[in-house]
Amino acid sequence: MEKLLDLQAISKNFGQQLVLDKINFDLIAGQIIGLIGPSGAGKSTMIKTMLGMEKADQGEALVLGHHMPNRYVLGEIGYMAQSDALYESLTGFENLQFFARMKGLSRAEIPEAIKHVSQVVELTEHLNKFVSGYSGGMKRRLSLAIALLGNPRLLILDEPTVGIDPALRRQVWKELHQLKSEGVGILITTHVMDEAELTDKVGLLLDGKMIAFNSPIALKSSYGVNTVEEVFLKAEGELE
Ligand SMILES: Nc1ncnc2c1ncn2[C@@H]1O[C@H](COP(=O)(O)OP(=O)(O)OP(=O)(O)O)[C@@H](O)[C@H]1O
Repeated sequence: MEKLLDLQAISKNFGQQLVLDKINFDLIAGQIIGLIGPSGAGKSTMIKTMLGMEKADQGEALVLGHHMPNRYVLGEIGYMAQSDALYESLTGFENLQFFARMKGLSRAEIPEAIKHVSQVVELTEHLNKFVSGYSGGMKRRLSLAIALLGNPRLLILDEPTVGIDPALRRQVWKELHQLKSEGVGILITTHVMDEAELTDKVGLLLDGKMIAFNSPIALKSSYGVNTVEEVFLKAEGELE
């Protein structure tokens, strides 16, 4: 099975602080992996390092078999950062159009692609409003819609469901599972433990160490608990 993401013994320091400590991680096509861990554990740094936005001090990270940054790979993945990078003075539609062109979608493909991703995040009615007038949750939804544009093989989503209400969150997960069934690989960070239950595998990051990396069922059984939330709490408690 092709590894869409392959991290081998990645370490990263910020000054004296060791933020990632020999992280091993991989993700294959059709797999959804959740990355969980307390605030400051290193989740965003891990993502930025694999994407080449931060430089690893040690180890190797491959995305679709390439070192990042790589232009070809950027066209094949959908990345949603933790903070929204949107054009506030443009409408939602214009943002989607801009990023669709950036991703190389043809003029003919763009309207249908925008229609689809807008429906997934329920923004269709708000597409003609300026993003400056969007709520925080609407901006998250627009960022997610942008990440979904262009049929990416790999989605990397950093807290995509923050500020999204439960009904829409459910719809987003339905879409993620649909994409999974089409062979898309998905890495998602979340603070919502119910979401972690919906993944194939969970990576538990604590103080820059991947202290567990397994299916929700296997994790719950090895920690002797009933929910991923309890795994998280127990793991945190044990190491304190
Ligand atoms: N550019 C930077 N310079 C210095 N320190 C940084 C930088 N980016 C992150 N850090 C530090 O690295 C650690 C990990 O941060 P990171 O953002 O990866 O955590 P996280 O797990 O994503 O947290 P959260 O769940 O709150 O988003 C934190 O202690 C943070 O202060």
